[in-house]
Amino acid sequence: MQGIWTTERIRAAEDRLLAVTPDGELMRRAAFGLAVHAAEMLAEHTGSVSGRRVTLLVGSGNNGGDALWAGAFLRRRNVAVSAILLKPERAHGAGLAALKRSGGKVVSVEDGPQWIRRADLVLDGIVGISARGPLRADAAALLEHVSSPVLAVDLPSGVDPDTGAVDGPAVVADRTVTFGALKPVHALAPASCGEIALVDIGLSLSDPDLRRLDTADVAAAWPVPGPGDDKYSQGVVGVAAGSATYPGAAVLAAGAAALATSGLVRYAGHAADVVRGRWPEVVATGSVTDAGRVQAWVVGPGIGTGNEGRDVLRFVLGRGVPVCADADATTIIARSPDVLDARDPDTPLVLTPHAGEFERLMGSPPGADRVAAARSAARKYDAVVLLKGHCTVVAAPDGRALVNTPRGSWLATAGSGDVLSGLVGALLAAGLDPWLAAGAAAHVHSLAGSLAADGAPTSASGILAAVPAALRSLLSPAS
Ligand SMILES: NC(=O)C1=CN([C@@H]2O[C@H](COP(=O)(O)OP(=O)(O)OC[C@H]3O[C@@H](n4cnc5c(N)ncnc54)[C@H](O)[C@@H]3O)[C@@H](O)[C@H]2O)[C@@H](O)CC1
Ligand SMILES: [K+]
Repeated sequence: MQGIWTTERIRAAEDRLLAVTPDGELMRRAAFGLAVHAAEMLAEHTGSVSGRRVTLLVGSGNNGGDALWAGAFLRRRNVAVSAILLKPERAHGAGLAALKRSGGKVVSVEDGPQWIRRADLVLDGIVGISARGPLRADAAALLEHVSSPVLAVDLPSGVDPDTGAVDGPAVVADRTVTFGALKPVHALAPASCGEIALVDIGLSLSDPDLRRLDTADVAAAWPVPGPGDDKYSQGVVGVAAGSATYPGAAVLAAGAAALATSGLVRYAGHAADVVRGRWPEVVATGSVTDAGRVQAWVVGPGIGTGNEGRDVLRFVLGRGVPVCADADATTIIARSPDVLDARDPDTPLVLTPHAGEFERLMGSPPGADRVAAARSAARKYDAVVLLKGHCTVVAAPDGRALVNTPRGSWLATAGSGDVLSGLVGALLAAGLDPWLAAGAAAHVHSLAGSLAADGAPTSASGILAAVPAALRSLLSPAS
């Protein structure tokens, strides 16, 4: 699992390290790594390093210092470096002196545009982890002249370091080189960061504030049958979804559950005939009351928000098995919280709201800090909350939180959430910890989405059809 730390924790770790490190050493380590990446980008985009032009956008803090020192290192490789100082009187003293010594040029903000337009690469050293709010007007105006690739120092300036929120002018980088550890911005604002590289400066951090599952974590968690397994030992999942008029949600959720693991899938609802026709392996009945025993329920997609939907939700919440409540089920819970009285104590619950459903559940939209929002909903409902959005956030009532960073935005298509809930249900039935189940399902869902899309729009059926390929790439990467 990749660890992610808030800027407050990073700053504390930096202070501990600074106290035992010679003056300026950490910044030089950071800047050297930065210069290596800058040279790599120059070579990639222009075919050479020597003789190329790099322009530095330099703010008033240490982030600007990193950029200035990196400029001095790039001079050693015969790169023409120009630095635009946004606040000349507050520019990092040692960094500026090093750049000047190395033969780098300092240019005024007024002359900046022509140097930016001429650059083969622009380094964004405007603000780093102490940034607050969007870019100010002077920096925003300069960015309009950028046409070359951009390398962000530590993080793209203008993007909130702790939430990834963008609410005004901000840098969009091709690559972000960060130091010591990942910060929330790197997981929550992938479109602003571009490719992310981590340079080790010797920070020592444990107990991350936020996590990101990597491929190996998901592969290790995913249930793989052994010789002694049968369809029951793999976990039986019940799917209560869809209606006679809208059978699609049932077909997608039951299908995802069937493809996720080799356990058995039971379906209960008015779309039984359609589900059986599409997925003959699913045991389908008309009602949850005669569905038989399951180890987890997925409930909600397409069940409606009326009395019948409420009864279905109440029934499954009282079975003493984990429940993934999605779509209409979240709306029912928001409107009639008393349905949760039917929940057996200690029954794990996973809620999977999108922003609108979140607002119904919590009375206000998720806001800029989506991790904090998911955590507070998780506490309120004593449930794992999977908050959908470009980046999916999964929070547990005990405070654990993870982010799934997508590859592209192809998952935002009708029915995509039904596929996700089926995957979550299958993993709950297999006995995974609900937080991990939700995170692993989100990971495979976005992987299937990018495989299905492959650079063009796809559909929920396409995402569903790509689930086996996604799992194959995780579980048997060599084949
Ligand atoms: N402390 C350390 O040991 C290290 C720090 N490093 C660098 O230092 C950075 C943090 O440096 P600082 O704490 O000096 O602060 P920053 O460089 O993040 O910038 C803070 C400065 O920018 C101004 N500012 C804040 N928001 C702004 C906005 N929206 N527009 C314009 N100006 C704004 C503030 O007035 C302040 O002067 C890190 O991101 C990293 O790049 C690295 O060199 C690694 C070592
Ligand atoms: K920056």
